Amino acid sequence: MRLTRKVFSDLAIFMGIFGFMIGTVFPFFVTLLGVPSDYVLTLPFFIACISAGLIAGGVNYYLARKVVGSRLIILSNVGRHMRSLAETMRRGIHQADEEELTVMLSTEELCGKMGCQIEVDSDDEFGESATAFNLLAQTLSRTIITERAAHSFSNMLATQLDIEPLADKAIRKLMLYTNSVGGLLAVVEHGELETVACHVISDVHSVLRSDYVKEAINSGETQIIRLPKNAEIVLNHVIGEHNTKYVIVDPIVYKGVSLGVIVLAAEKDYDEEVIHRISILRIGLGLALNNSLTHGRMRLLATQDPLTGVYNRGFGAKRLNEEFQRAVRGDSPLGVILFDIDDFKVINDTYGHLIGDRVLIGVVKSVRSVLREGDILTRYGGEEFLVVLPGASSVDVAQMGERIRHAVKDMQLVEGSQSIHVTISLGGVSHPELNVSQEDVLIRHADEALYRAKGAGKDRIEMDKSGFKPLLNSVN
Ligand SMILES: Nc1nc2c(ncn2[C@@H]2O[C@H](COP(=O)(O)OP(=O)(O)OP(=O)(O)O)[C@@H](O)[C@H]2O)c(=O)[nH]1
Repeated sequence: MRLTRKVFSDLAIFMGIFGFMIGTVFPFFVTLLGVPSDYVLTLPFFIACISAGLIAGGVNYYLARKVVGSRLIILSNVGRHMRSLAETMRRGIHQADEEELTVMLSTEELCGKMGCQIEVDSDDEFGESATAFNLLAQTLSRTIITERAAHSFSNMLATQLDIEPLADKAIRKLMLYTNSVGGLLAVVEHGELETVACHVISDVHSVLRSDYVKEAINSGETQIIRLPKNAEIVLNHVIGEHNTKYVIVDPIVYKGVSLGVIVLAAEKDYDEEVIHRISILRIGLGLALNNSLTHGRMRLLATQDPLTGVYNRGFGAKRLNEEFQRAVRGDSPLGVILFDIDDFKVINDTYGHLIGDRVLIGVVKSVRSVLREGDILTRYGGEEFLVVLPGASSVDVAQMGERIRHAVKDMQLVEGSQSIHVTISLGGVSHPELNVSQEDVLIRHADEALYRAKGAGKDRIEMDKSGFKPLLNSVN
């Protein structure tokens, strides 16, 4: 029943009416108790009773206002605060830097910091209201934190294209936003899970081989593992030194396909909000990971020879140019070898093109086994390869050429009952013994030397005549 828009105004009116009615009825009530009506049904007695009723109503009103009003003030302040609370939080959280955001991820701290919790000091409806308000404020703050985390996460994803830095930053942020002590991110490559970023987790292989990971990948659904106490021993070697109790395995899905998996491990239970937060963050991660993987594949396509996996001619030429510039700048030698498989047409004609392809792959494998880190192998043409040897003088080039020649010659390639023998001819040159201003000239000289090696009977290395004079070639 409401008369006005204010509860205490209503109460004052009702108390007034109530006092007046009590005062009016009281003289008649007194006659029922045997008091002669001449005494009580008089105007002064009526006035006295009504006055007493109004005073009682007034006192009631005063007490109600004191007892209930003081509590209602809390709620009215809350009500006033409520309107600005969301805005205050939003501003506070958005202005927070990454470190402050980490602190805020503990809900209590956030609400403490923002002053958004009110004291619960009774078990009545007011206490319930205050509890409900605190819950509401907490939920609101957590939602805003998740939004802030998603914003920061998306910004990070937008700045990374290469898979490894992307995965590393993503897993660090995810650990931060979920209070995890360890985490890893693995992607599916050729049907196998490959780890691209890992923190704290020690035995990655055991983790990736676990049924939880398989289930997450196959079903596309989050797996939450609450480790029983006795499982600690089993997982101690798996999840580093921390006393891990909870593990989340989350598939990274893009267009219904599992691209990989996130594993996060924590000492405290992951609550629903954190699980929800991960599910939001991984949506953007799926898209970013897909872009990154596609970018990586495109780059491989643009730089790699699909058959042998070494650089293709275009990219090899670019790398040679870079190494040449570096050598000129650093005044250091640069060796170049061009080699070609001997009588490869005969191999193709005898065994077929598929075996010819296997020979090419085998030659690359053998050559790679003798190259040093930093040497660059490129498929220059059909069965012709370019080797760039940074820091190699003519003597080094000749020695490396011999090592390459022997590695190919010693290669064991068995086809059915026959073993295929492969030899190569090489032409080598080194800058600045051959002082050139452009790297193309090095290739031309190496090609001429290779031509001479072919003409001289194959299976040998010829060095550029204008550079290194004494030849090391020997035909064994
Ligand atoms: N199987 C296979 N064969 C290739 C590939 N690329 C080029 N070839 C073949 O390599 C052969 C090269 O033959 P030639 O240029 O006559 O050279 P060669 O037989 O090695 O003779 P020399 O260089 O004088 O020792 C050709 O038969 C090409 O078809 C490839 O990717 N796979």
